[in-house]
This record gives sequence, structure tokens and C-alpha cells, in this order.
Amino acid sequence: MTQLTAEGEQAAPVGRASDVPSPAAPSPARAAVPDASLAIATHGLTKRFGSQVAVNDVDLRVPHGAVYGFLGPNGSGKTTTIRMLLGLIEPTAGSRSLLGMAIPQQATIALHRVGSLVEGPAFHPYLSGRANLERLDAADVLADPRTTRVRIGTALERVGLTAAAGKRYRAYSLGMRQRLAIAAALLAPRDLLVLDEPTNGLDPQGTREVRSLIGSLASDGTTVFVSSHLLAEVEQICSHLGVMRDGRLVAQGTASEVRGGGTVSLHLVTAQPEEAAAVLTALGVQSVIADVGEVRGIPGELEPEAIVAALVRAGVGVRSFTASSPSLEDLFVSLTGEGFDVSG
Ligand SMILES: Nc1ncnc2c1ncn2[C@@H]1O[C@H](COP(=O)(O)OP(=O)(O)OP(=O)(O)O)[C@@H](O)[C@H]1O
Repeated sequence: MTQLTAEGEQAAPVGRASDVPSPAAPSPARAAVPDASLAIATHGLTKRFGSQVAVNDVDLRVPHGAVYGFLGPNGSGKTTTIRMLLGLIEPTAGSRSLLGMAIPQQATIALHRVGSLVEGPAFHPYLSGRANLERLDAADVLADPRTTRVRIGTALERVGLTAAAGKRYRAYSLGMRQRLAIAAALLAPRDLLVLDEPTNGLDPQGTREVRSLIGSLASDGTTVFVSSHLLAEVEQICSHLGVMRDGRLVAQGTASEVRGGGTVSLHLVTAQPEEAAAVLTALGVQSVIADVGEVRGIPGELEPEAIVAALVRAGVGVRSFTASSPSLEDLFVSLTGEGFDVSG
């Protein structure tokens, strides 16, 4: 389970995130051992730009069929990680595999089954959505021209653009443009989609469109790896989460594992805060703070029932008692050290 200290430092990340300390001496490129049980696996993935370590010893584990939210503030290393996954840049150290195939050794086969949205394809403003996809498909040497028509029709259908396929690109809304970009990534059947900030710059309506599209792609069995700095976006659609901070993966696991990793705190309303604080301290509650009419603390492993019973035994009147986990937003702030944009 993910555990946070009082400063928000992570003590034991879910699924062994990067807890290897020194970025100074990343191990040399390790032998790639593709893990077929995972859609994406990396081991010690590291990228330096000069003296800057942009990605530091990252071990990603993305199960097949997951919608994996790759979260982190701007500059935390998400895009650099994705570029290494797709073979667009070489890591300084570490290995990576997609769909059980090592990158770059088996990239030609693997990447044919992987759709990606990293920088976004360049669309022609005066051509229709369909004509733009025809241009992109024609430029793909691996695409079979005999099936172009069907594949483009299927991709447009999947992103809900069939009716608007004949409209010029310049008349598309931002959400439609992004859906067309995803259609471009779907021109061949894909087992894995890697989307870098697919809702960046979109208005709330466009964000909803893309979010619901990701949900429907995932329900067809496609594994989706989606990066974002927007908490609300991933919170709603992701089965798994990974959180980046300063190039390190500081938490990883199922959404409920990551969410459950926060420290539970208790809040007690009482007319006898000093007496209550003494009882809680004697029980072993940590960080007890008594204030006017209330007491706060961190119960650790203590059950709420045992705490309330002890208070009642000691004659402390309890007006209300709450034991709560931090919100996902609080958790991310503590993991990443900065606020997340929660709009979206
Ligand atoms: N080609 C490059 N040369 C030098 N530094 C780079 C290069 N690409 C990325 N960086 C640096 O690496 C760090 C991680 O950047 P990256 O783009 O991977 O982060 P990010 O989490 O994707 O953020 P954003 O959402 O802003 O793109 C940043 O400090 C960035 O300035």
C-alpha cells in the first residue's frame, strides 16, 4: 500500500515505484526482459538531458485491459517517458516493453499494434476529416491500401465523427479535432493506445467528449495509457494510476490502492478537548492536536470503535467522530508537492 509520511513523502509506494535513491549513477541499459503479462513494462527507465535527469529509474507496470492514468505536474517527466516507450528517443538507462515486446528491438511489430497521440498529427485545415485520414493512411507504408476505406470508416465511427467526416477540419470544434487525432491513431486495429495529454487545451465539452471516448475504447478491451495533469479527467475513467514527481514514479497501483494509500485522520467534536486528547494519546493516536471544541489525530491501526469506546469509558462526551481518508486531490498534492488542476 502507498504510505505517506507527514511531509507527504512516500514511504512504501504501491507496486514498487522508484525508491532507488540516486539519479547520479543510473545502471547501464539493462537487458530487456519483456513481460508478456503486462501491456507496458519498464525497468529502471532513465533519461538525462545534459545534467538534468528528466526521468529517473521508472518501473511502470500497466496490466492488459487497464485504463492507466499517468499523472504528474508539468515538467515531471510524463512526455519524456512516453517518447521513450514509443521508441522516439533512447533512454539513458533501463529497458521497456510494449505488449510483451522489447523496444526498440521488436518495435516494428509492437508499434503496429500501438496507437499513439503524442504531438498530434498535422491536419490540413481545408480538407475534410475523412480526407485528412486518407492522407495519413496513404503515408503509412504498413497500411494496406485495399482496406483503407473500411479502416477509415471504422475509425471515424469509433470516435463518433461519421456524420461530420465530410466537414472541413477548420470547422471542427476542439473536441472534434482531438477525436480526429484519436481516429488517426486507430486507423489500424490497436491493442494499446498511448495518449499524451489528450484533453490539453480542450474546453469542458471537448474534455467530456474525449473522456467518454477513452471509456468506450477501453470497454472494447483496448489498454489505454493516458497522461494528464488534470486530476478530474483521470479520476473518473482510470482503473490504474501512476504518479510522477520530479522524474520519479512516486505511486503506482490500482486507483483504489493509490487512493487507499493516504493516511486516515480522525476528527472529534467534544466539549472536553483536553481530556479527549489525553485519552487519544494514551491509546496511541499520533499527532494529537486539541483545539477549542475539537481534537484531531492520526489513528494508525486503531479501530474507530475502540477509540470511541475508550472516550466513553473515560467520561468524555463525544458530539461527533469522523475518521476519513484524504481526498484524491489531497493525496496528489502530497505526492507531487504541488496543486493539481482539478478543472476539467
Ligand atoms: N529535449 C529536451 N532537452 C532538454 N530538456 C528536456 C527535453 N525534453 C524534456 N526536457 C525536460 O525534462 C523535464 C521533463 O519534461 P517532460 O516534457 O517529460 O515533462 P511532462 O511531465 O510531460 O510535462 P509537460 O506536461 O509540461 O510536457 C522538463 O524539465 C523538461 O524541461
